[in-house]
Amino acid sequence: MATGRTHRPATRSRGIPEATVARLPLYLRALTALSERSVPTVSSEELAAAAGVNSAKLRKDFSYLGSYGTRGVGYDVEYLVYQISRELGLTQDWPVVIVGIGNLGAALANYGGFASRGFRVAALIDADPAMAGKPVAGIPVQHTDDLEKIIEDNGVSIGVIATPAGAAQQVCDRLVAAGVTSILNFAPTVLAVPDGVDVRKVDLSIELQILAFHEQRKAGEEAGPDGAAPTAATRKESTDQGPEGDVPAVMPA
Ligand SMILES: NC(=O)c1ccc[n+]([C@@H]2O[C@H](COP(=O)([O-])OP(=O)(O)OC[C@H]3O[C@@H](n4cnc5c(N)ncnc54)[C@H](O)[C@@H]3O)[C@@H](O)[C@H]2O)c1
Repeated sequence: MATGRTHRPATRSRGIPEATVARLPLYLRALTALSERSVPTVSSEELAAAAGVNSAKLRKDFSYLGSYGTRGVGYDVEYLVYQISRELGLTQDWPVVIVGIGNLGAALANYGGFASRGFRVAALIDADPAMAGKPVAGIPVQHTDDLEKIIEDNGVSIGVIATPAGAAQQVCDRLVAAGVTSILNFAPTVLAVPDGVDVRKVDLSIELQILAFHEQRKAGEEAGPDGAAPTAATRKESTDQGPEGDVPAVMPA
C-alpha cells in the first residue's frame, strides 16, 4: 500500500523520504518497548524484526538520520528513541482537538496512547447542544460554535475529524480557517484542503477489504489449481505482513 501526504513532495525538504517517515513510528514503538525493558543496545536485525521491517531498509532509513550504529554492538536504544522522537517532532507537546464525539470520538478521547506519545487532547468538540458540558474522558465537550476560539486559545495545529462523512468537509474547512494545518480524518470521505495542510486518512474498512482480498487468495491457494491439499509452499503464515512487512494501517488522504 502506498503511503504519503497530500501537498508534499515524495521527499521532504530535509531529504528524508516519506516512506522512511512512515516507518519511523514503527521503529519508535519497537525501541520504546526495548527501552522499557532497559535494553541498552539493539542490532539492526533484532530491531527490524521487532518493527516488522526488512533490516536493509532499516539501515537505509537510519542513514537518513545520520545514525549508523556501532559494528558488533548495534544501535544505542535511548539515543535512537531521542533521535527519532526529535525527527518526528515528538519532543514537544502537541495539543489536539477531536471533532465529533460519538462512538469513535469518545473512544479516541479515552485512548491513553495519545498522551503517552506527546499528543494532548486539548478539547473535544461536537455539534450536538445536548452534549455541551458533558465530560468524556474527563474533558467537557464543547459546542462547535466555539470551534475557532478553542483552536486559537489552545494553539492547536492538529485536528481529528470523527464526524459523519457529510459534515467532515465543513468541519475541515472551519478547522483550517482557524489555523489547523494537520488533519487526521476518520470520516469515510476525501477532504479538499489548501496547500500547506496535511491530511491523513484512517479507514479500517479499507484495511478489512485488503485482508479479505488476501483471505480470498489464500483460500484459492489452499484449494490449489486442481483442488489439492495445501503444501508448505502454498500455505502462508498468519503473521504474513506482505512483501514490505511494514505497512501501516493509515491511508494517504
Ligand atoms: N476510520 C475508521 O476506521 C472508522 C471507524 C468507525 C467509524 N468511522 C467514521 O467515523 C465517524 C464517526 O462514527 P461514529 O460511529 O462515532 O458516529 P456517531 O454518530 O456515534 O458520532 C458522530 C458525532 O459527530 C457529531 N457531529 C455531527 N455533525 C457534526 C459537526 N458538523 N460538527 C461536529 N460534530 C458533529 C454528532 O453529534 C455525533 O456526536 C463516521 O464518519 C464513521 O463513518 C470511521
